[in-house]
Amino acid sequence: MADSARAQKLVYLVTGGCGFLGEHVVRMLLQREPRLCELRIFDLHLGPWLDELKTGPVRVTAIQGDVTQAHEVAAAVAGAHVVIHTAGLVDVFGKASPETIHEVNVQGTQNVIEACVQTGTQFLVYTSSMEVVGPNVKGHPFYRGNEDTPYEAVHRHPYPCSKALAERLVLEANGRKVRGGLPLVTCALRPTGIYGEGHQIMRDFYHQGLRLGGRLFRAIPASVEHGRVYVGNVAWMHVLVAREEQRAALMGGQVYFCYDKSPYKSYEDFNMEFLRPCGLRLVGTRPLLPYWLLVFLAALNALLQWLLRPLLLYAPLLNPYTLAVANTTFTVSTNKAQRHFGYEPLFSWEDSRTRTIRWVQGVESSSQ
Ligand SMILES: NC(=O)c1ccc[n+]([C@@H]2O[C@H](COP(=O)([O-])OP(=O)(O)OC[C@H]3O[C@@H](n4cnc5c(N)ncnc54)[C@H](O)[C@@H]3O)[C@@H](O)[C@H]2O)c1
Ligand SMILES: CC(C)CCC[C@@H](C)[C@H]1CC[C@H]2[C@@H]3[C@H](O)C=C4C[C@@H](O)CC[C@]4(C)[C@H]3CC[C@]12C
Repeated sequence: MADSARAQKLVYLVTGGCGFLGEHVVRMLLQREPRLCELRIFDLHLGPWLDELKTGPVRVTAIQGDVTQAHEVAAAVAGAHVVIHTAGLVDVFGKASPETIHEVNVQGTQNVIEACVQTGTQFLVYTSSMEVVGPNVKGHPFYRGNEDTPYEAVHRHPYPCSKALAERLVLEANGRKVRGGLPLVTCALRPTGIYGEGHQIMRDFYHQGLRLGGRLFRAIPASVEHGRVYVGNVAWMHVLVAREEQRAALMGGQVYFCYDKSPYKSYEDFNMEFLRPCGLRLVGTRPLLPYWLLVFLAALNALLQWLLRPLLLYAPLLNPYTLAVANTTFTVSTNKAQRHFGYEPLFSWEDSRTRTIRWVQGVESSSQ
């Protein structure tokens, strides 16, 4: 890199910067992007922790805004060199309507792209998802596959449909001329199931285990592998790809799975890596309920959700979609990010595990 480029002062915008992943991206940028001079954090809901960031050498600008509002997005993007677009509605439980999910995830992403084009921002990193690929509606396993592994990506659920559409928009926008005439460079990162400090579903499982007297009951066979990746490594991958796409054209229009050294395990066995040291145990070496009964309960939950909708929001963890995802092998094994932009996980598995356990233990003490 030329010295002039290294000295260049950059403005980054992180949409969804107050979410689970977004907060880690924000903190990672502040720690690991030496060329950063201003960090804009755009989110529907701003967190109180932002105040502590405002005392450092980098100018931190918190922007309360909605990605579905094109003018709010354009105002936030104007003058930024790089946009990391993590904002999204992550809902597989039926809390939001399919229309709202589409509006936030697809229209919101279109607004970000148009804002880059109109205001002259040249670099865009999009947080996609493994769900853009699968598991598909047929429940086909994806066993330690990579970005080029053939797989029939067919979805019906609004969340994966929206992520797939948004990812396509981002990739198709690569090469569009932005204001000033330079080409837009875009890429998409596809995390598998993210875990780590701030993971709401882990917190929910932990509390459920406490309510059940320190036990969780196995529902899914241990042989079903589910891909997981530590949030700090996902954040690091975002920071690195954003930095490196400014140097090389190779990443433009590319997709990358997010990966690290987290072990291949079933969803429940993986969670127990953190919950066991916090005093919970997983009962059963095999699922305690037959699969047909789980299918029935999931369908019953879906029916109850629909019936109760006029009165209250009933959104349990188990529904036909979450059951299918949890019960279908989907794991990745790839080194594409290493080959294209030199990514190596920043956190070892042991470190990721220790950090997550400490966080769960903190959840425990803060809720006592
Ligand atoms: N959590 C996972 O396991 C996982 C896995 C793969 C991909 N992803 C993707 O990563 C991204 C972040 O997910 P997360 O788990 O941190 O979710 P999250 O819900 O914790 O964070 C999303 C953030 O986006 C913000 N947001 C939502 N709607 C918005 C809007 N209309 N305008 C502005 N901001 C809005 C939310 O306030 C929130 O802070 C999402 O795009 C998601 O699809 C998550
Ligand atoms: C059958 C029950 C006992 C267990 C239910 C677990 C279920 C809630 C979990 C299992 C797998 C989880 C998803 C997976 O880790 C990956 C993603 C991708 C990401 O883009 C959004 C979150 C999501 C869908 C996880 C949601 C929770 C799931 C379905």
